[in-house]
Amino acid sequence: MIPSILIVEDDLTFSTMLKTWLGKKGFEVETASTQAKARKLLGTRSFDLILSDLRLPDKDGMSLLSWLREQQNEVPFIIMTSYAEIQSAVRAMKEGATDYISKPIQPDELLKKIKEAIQPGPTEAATEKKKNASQTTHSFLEGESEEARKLYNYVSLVAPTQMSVLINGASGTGKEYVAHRIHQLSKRADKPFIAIDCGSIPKDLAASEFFGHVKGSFTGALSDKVGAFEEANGGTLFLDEIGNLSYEVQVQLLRALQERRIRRIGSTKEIEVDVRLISATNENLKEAIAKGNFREDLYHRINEFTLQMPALKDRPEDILLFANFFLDQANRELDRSLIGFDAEASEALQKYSWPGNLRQLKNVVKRATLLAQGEFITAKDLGEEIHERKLTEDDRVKPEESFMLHDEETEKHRILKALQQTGNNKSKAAALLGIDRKTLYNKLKLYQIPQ
Ligand SMILES: Nc1ncnc2c1ncn2[C@@H]1O[C@H](COP(=O)(O)OP(=O)(O)OP(=O)(O)O)[C@@H](O)[C@H]1O
Repeated sequence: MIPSILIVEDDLTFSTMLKTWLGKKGFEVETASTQAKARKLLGTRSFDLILSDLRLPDKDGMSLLSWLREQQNEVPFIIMTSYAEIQSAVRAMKEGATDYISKPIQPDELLKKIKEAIQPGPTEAATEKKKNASQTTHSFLEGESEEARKLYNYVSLVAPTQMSVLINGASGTGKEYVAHRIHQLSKRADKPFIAIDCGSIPKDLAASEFFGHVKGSFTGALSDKVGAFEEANGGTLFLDEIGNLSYEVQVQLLRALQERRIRRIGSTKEIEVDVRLISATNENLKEAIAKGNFREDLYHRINEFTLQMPALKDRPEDILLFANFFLDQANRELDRSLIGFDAEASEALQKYSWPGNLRQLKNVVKRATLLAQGEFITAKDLGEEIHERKLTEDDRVKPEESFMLHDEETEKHRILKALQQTGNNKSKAAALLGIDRKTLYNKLKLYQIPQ
């Protein structure tokens, strides 16, 4: 029997898209744009599942749910919601919704949830599998700030191309996530995505990690090894912390990228590879080039397009969205059902400067989820560290790394501003910018600022 689904959604473009997609997946689908229409339809026939938006033009999805449950109708009910409304979704679960899914909808996740809702009572093995799957899937949130909008606009433009992308940003801003996103949105999505952390591989083993080796080619090469280039063939190779590669490996990497061929260490056989490269760094590679630590030719090869990751404090509108998103994840992982953050906790989250960015926020939320005694996370649950004062415009002296992470225009502007503020005193300007004098002089040269 073909399972039937009723979509209750007032965004007609979206519901038509969902209807078509679910139709292709083998479901029989009806749509209703208001709660009243849904009720009318439900009066004439039954469905195997209802997929309802939380917000509807007449009454919300919650009241449709209560109406059904009042009539002893236990049809599986999945609520669709945005992250801003996640607390209502959790409440809906308490009132008998089977599950909820956040917008933007990830098709695979939706399909999984529909299947689970329609076939209740999974075996233990299936539950275990589901747990593992949810741990490995990359659930993703873009954010709604202007910074996020700009970033993902660039991501969607560059993803379908073959361009190599350099992602610049401080630790924990989500560089690897964005790299993965680019891969997912590219034509290579069904091919491998191989990530290598160049910061953590020992210098001597880097070449073997990239290109592989044959048994016996050096002490310790106990068996043949396939390198990352071969593994990523047809797909995407992500090199994190690329600034950490030794000069020697940089040369080898450049050659492999130019020739699109590699040789395993100890082998004479050349292997053709088709790999798209995405790299990430939290260093200023231009400075590394100036110091002779990074090859300029490699820089241009890996940097056909640059993406600048915003620091979390520069996208304050996204803090609570991510906090709720991470709470949702932590609830699932820790098997808890906290509803959200109380007013004081929400304020503390927004005031904090988040030097460790999204990774730190995720950790703080997870810890708080574990510790919380009530239904809401309180400011106390968030821990001591986040109760510091938020940086203000007056905190002009920033640590070096935050200075380095801005794009060239911003960097140049800040240098000029610092010089102006200090009456062109280089030492004071350098201190104000959080860099040493020598670096400042290099930058003056780089940006051709008259001294
Ligand atoms: N857009 C996102 N949606 C959901 N979670 C995210 C997103 N971006 C980052 N995260 C979370 O934040 C954590 C840190 O992200 P990621 O590892 O991509 O940062 P990074 O900038 O590569 O850090 P590092 O420079 O330290 O390697 C991830 O484990 C992930 O859980």
